[in-house]
Amino acid sequence: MTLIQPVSGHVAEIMNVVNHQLCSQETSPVVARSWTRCLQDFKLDPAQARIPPVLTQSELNVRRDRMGELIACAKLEMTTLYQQLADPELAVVLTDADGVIMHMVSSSGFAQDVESIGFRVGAVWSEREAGTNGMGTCLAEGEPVAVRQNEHYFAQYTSLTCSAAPIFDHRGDITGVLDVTSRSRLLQQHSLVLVGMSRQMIENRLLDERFKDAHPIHFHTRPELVYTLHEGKLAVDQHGNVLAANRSALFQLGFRAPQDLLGKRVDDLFKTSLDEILARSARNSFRPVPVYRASASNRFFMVAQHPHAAGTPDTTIDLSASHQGRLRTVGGAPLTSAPKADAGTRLAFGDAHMEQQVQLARKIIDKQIPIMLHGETGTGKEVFANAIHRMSQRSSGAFVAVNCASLPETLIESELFGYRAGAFTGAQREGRRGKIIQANGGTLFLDEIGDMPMMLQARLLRVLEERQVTPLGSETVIDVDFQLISASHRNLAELVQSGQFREDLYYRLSGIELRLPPLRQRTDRLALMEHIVREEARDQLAPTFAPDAEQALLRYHWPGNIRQLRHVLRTAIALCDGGVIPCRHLPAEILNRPASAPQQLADDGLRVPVDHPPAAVAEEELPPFNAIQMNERATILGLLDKHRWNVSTVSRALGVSRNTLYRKMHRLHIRLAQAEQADDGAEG
Ligand SMILES: Nc1ncnc2c1ncn2[C@@H]1O[C@H](COP(=O)(O)OP(=O)(O)OP(=O)(O)O)[C@@H](O)[C@H]1O
Repeated sequence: MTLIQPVSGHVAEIMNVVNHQLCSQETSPVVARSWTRCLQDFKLDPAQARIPPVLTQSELNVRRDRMGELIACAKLEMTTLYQQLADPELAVVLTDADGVIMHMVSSSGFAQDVESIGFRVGAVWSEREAGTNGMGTCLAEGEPVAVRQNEHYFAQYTSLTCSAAPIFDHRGDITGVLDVTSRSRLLQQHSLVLVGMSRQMIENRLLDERFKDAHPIHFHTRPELVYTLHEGKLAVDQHGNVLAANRSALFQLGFRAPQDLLGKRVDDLFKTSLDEILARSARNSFRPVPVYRASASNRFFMVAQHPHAAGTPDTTIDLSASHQGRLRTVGGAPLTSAPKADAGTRLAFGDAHMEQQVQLARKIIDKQIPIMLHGETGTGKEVFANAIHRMSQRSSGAFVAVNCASLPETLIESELFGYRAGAFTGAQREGRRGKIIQANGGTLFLDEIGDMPMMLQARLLRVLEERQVTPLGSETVIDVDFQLISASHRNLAELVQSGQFREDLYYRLSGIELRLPPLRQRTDRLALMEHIVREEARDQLAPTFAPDAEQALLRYHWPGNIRQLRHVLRTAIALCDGGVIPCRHLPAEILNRPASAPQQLADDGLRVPVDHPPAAVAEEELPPFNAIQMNERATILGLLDKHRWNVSTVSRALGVSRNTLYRKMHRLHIRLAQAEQADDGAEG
């Protein structure tokens, strides 16, 4: 029997483990296998300091071109991950399948620090070149790994801790590695979980990108998990053959490898066909519908959509009423429109001006052009912005809306730009990331931009020009990439004239200006009303209008626009017992109006004159008021409008004190500030 003398020190420990299988309790099997490969297969001398080779710029460019799709899909996730980890002493890294670092997100301090040990873009971090390390060992093992300090093979890396996960393509081949390398030993468990989630996002994005011409199918056994990171995802051709699947899909359907699932037909897998799921999904406004597994009784919740690729005639979203949501026949197969936008989002119903705005929006989507929406309150600016987002290529990113008017000046800054990373923990930290960073990869909607304080206008301009944001109190610069849509019901050109709005920002924001007409000027009012009645009636049979009620609704001038219309209709539907909405369920003001307000369009057909005091209602969606409250609200709004927002006159008309009226308005979410302005003006 040979007596093995254990020796101490990092090199000795490796020798003990590899040559004598003397593993200490702390040495994981993954690390032991890696050390064995390094010593025995790659003949690396652990005592010999070694810096990984770095590719030349042209070699790197060739690889970057090859990996363009993966890098594009990964970049946003990497920035988000970096934000979540909130530690300046770490780097988020993407390598290719050979362990070459392709992209890295870190503070400049940390990047400089680790460059001296060969940790930089272009360096080869395979096990063969760099010994045991997160990226290389992850590639060798084909699984997520954590490599803590002393587990590194070479002593010069033992100050680092890595958490790495392989990124698989739809064939199940490793296409790269996502890694977090830090100085903190403690971070690794937390970061390994986050790395795993981020790589799943990247894999899903990659699948979407590669199969954008295919029908995406989203499913899960739990309906609330459809459209989340955990959903199963299939890409299916027009005949219903599976072209690709994510890992969750494989797992949920009980397949081990992609090859076992690819080529199978939807109707082999489920008790339904692709066409049937498409039609049911569209009917259900693209909310998940139940579907059963063909061979078993497992139930899934599923949504199937038409391909996301823009520009193909049978896949583009038509947000005008003439096509939306109806069945069309293209090449003999029945197809539904509106694959990405919620079928409930219909912006135009035949009004020429509104149709024109929708067409313009469609033309410039995904062209990196900032969009400025004009329109009175309640004309649907946010709904419009959201629809643009959902039909854009950024639809898988977030739609982040910020109302600059409803935030105190001091809060806008932190709300938009966020606080220094690391200053907060857990959910709080998430909440302070700043809306701009949250919108990364998606759309930022800045409502009431005219109310943005001057000081912040300068900061916003810088973000838009540099496409970078620096959270408050931080020196870390974060790349951001989002579609900007802003909106205002104030005349920005006038604000520029009076020096309240920066001219350069104004031009920066208004790549294209779209004007949403007030409801009273829309020629498609009836179709819009019927649409809202259908939406409000939900699953019940939608009532129709009695002829005199319809006339009254069409005559009214709607100072609160579509928002006011929706509330009036919601109340009327709640009050009506049968299938018809009679006049008596409409607010008095609507019935009393003798004729519609004057209408005027400027020569270009785009300008929308405001012929009434602005903003009749609060900006946020109203709480669920009961029918009596809604009626009370509509009555007060009507009177306010009739008396040009003179609160004193309205309080006299109602026989209550001004204070009582103010309290009621507050309770019913009728915005005080605007009422007061108008009131003060009227009373001198
Ligand atoms: N196309 C539409 N179809 C159905 N309802 C709509 C549509 N557009 C707007 N609405 C209704 O009107 C409400 C107000 O819309 P939105 O908030 O987009 O208006 P806005 O112009 O942004 O208002 P504000 O200027 O006050 O912020 C929505 O919550 C929705 O109920």
